[in-house]
Amino acid sequence: MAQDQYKFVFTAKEAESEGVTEPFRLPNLITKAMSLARAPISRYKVGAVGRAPSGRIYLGVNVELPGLPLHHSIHAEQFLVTNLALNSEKGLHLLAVSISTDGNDFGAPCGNCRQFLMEMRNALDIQILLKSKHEEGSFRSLRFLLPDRFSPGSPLLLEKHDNCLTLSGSAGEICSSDCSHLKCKALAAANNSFSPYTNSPSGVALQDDDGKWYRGWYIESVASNPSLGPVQAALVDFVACGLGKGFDKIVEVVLVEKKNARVSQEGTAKMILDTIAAPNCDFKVFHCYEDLVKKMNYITIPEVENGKKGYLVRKIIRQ
Ligand SMILES: O=c1ccn([C@H]2C[C@H](O)[C@@H](CO)O2)c(=O)[nH]1
Ligand SMILES: [Zn+2]
Repeated sequence: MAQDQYKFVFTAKEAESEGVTEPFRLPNLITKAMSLARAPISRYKVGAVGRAPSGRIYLGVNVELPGLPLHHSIHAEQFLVTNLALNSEKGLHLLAVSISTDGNDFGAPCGNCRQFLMEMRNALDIQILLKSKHEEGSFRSLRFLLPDRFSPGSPLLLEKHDNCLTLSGSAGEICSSDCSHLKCKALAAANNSFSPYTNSPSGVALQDDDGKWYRGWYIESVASNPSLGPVQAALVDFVACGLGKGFDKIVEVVLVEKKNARVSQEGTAKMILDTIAAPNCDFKVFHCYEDLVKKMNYITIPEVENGKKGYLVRKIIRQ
């Protein structure tokens, strides 16, 4: 099928049929990944292939935004981690990142990406493939590749949580759970946002010219700059599920964030969309607030898994 060419998530079985039968075979998906990269500025396409604890294989690609400064780009590894988050994965075991244009060499992620990976539970145990042409290569842990690092706190990225946000004012009137409002999709995204350092969660929902929607949420890094904005996160969904569509097919966008947030995305989001989306793209911002009553329905339980401390957020069921 034509849409198989745009596949960013593979079940273990599907990956096997692509030749990814064991860790050293992750490179078998690299040319597929690299072909999906969008690098109109550097022309340097990067692919990343990763295996999650579920056994599924995820792809990541670099995405550069034409006309915008380089720091707005999405690195292939950031794309892959966001892809994990959008698919409710819990972590990452293995990673292979291309470092040559022929897809024969694999290396360590850049410093920013190594630090970004740190936000996940068990990040130090992620095994990263180092390999050049004609050799099998070897795996090195992130612990080895990032010896002196900033350590994140808790909760960690990919741990289930709910920011308990509700839309402010009349926008917050209750909708059915299967409503088609873009603002409700952006709110749901904001509720998944990972913003433990500034408590400024945000989410974005985009719609294309066929009425198909995509969403993503702001992901922070303890080291600040490796953080990924909510527009970029929604663009990951757009690239992963949009069957190769161009950003100029984005016709409607909603951002949800807190009013007077310590970190506001509005100005940056508008600037990015003014530059890359359809010329008449409709951009709306809805504010939200932390619903303390909703929050009281959750408790955070310290949890130990594989000897590592973490937190589990559970909903309290009241009779
Ligand atoms: O770890 C890295 C380093 C760079 N890039 C991308 C960013 C930019 O688009 C291009 C050139 O730096 O490569 C990645 O995807 N991952
Ligand atoms: Zn990087």
